[in-house]
Amino acid sequence: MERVLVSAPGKVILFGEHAVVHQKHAVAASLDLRTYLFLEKTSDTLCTLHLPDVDLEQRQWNLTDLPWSLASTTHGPGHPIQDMHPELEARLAAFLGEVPNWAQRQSLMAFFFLLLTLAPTSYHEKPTGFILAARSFLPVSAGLGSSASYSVALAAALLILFDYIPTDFLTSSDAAAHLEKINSYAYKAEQVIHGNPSGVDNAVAAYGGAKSFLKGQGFETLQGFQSLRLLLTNTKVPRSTNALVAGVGRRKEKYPQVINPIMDAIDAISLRCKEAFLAYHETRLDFDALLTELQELVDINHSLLYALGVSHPSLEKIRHISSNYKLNTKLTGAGGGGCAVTLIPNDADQLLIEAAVEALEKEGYDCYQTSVGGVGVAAVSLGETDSVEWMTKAAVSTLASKFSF
Ligand SMILES: Nc1ncnc2c1ncn2[C@@H]1O[C@H](COP(=O)(O)OP(=O)(O)OP(=O)(O)O)[C@@H](O)[C@H]1O
Ligand SMILES: C[C@@](O)(CCO)CC(=O)[O-]
Repeated sequence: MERVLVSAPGKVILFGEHAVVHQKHAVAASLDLRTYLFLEKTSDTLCTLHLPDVDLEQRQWNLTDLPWSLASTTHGPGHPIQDMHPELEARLAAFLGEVPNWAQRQSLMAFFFLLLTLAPTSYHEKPTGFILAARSFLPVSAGLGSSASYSVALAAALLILFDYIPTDFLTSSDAAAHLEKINSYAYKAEQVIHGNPSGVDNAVAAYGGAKSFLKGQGFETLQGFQSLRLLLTNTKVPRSTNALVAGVGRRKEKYPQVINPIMDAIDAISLRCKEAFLAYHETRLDFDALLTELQELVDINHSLLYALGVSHPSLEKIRHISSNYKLNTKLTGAGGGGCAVTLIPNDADQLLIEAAVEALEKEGYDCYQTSVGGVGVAAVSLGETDSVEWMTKAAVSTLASKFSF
């Protein structure tokens, strides 16, 4: 591997966000908005990073200055993955030097943590350089799993760099094992960015498709989800997944008798959704009846999330506007701002949808009509002549055509 391009999707959670952190089911699917990551080996000892989505246009570090003495002593897949610990965090912060914002700090911490965790001992003694650039078509920190798609792409790129998996891991006979490795390292990077993730976001970014997910037990594929039409609306209100998850945890600790039944109700919503898709798949339920159930569950789930304290006036406004067009909407992801998801009936009048979008955009929100359930992480080798320009999304789109999806 000399030059590789990796891509991983974002996700939309239809049901179960927050409750999924507390061992309840969630239902989620991959989005057609993706993160692209480019990695090229160099012959020096420098690591050059371009992370324009977090305002890092270009920065270099000398890899020989990394705190290798604190790197994992057991390397690579098959060994326990080290956890970030306070001494490692402090030494990494000193290595990074001044970092202008929290988002950038978390992106860099996650990256160098994975590098220290995965690099073999021979690399500690003689690190060779590389250029790494990431660019996403997902809005960052908006509930669509940008951190998971970045973490999954990072984990895959580093596993390829150190020859733990081949670039064409998806078509190899060990594809399932390779995906499991990517997913488990991505989860560790998510922990660095996010504190206490459930793992649903990285599972969807790694495996793609539509899933029901239970922390610790993994996921099941849901058939039929692809046929859903969704509208995503970004409030553009900034928020932190980490802080919102911690806030729900505090509420649960303070009022367990109140919050636990809410978590159970959200669990029942996800299970009911799973059952409805199964019934649809087995032709026991027609599409209209499936959609009616999902619309009702969307409303109930949002109200329960409101009770958990993770809505925001902008999300309530989106719900109000969409209800004027007889559309059902809930927050998606961590809430507190970020994105809302609206179900669009297949037979909806297109003029009505356009009017709803216009009304939402008039309030300053961004709308995306999107498709769900596409492929998860993938990688391709690039030739010497493929030019890589990371500052414009148009240039990244051209490069993205290297993938067959
Ligand atoms: N393209 C990217 N390049 C570099 N870092 C990124 C990129 N996308 C996301 N990140 C990192 O992930 C963080 C966003 O994670 P956060 O969990 O808050 O949002 P999200 O994943 O978009 O939302 P949610 O978890 O609710 O789905 C950013 O602050 C940054 O550290
Ligand atoms: C809020 C949350 O449930 C979803 C964030 O996309 C957190 C998680 O599952 O890690």
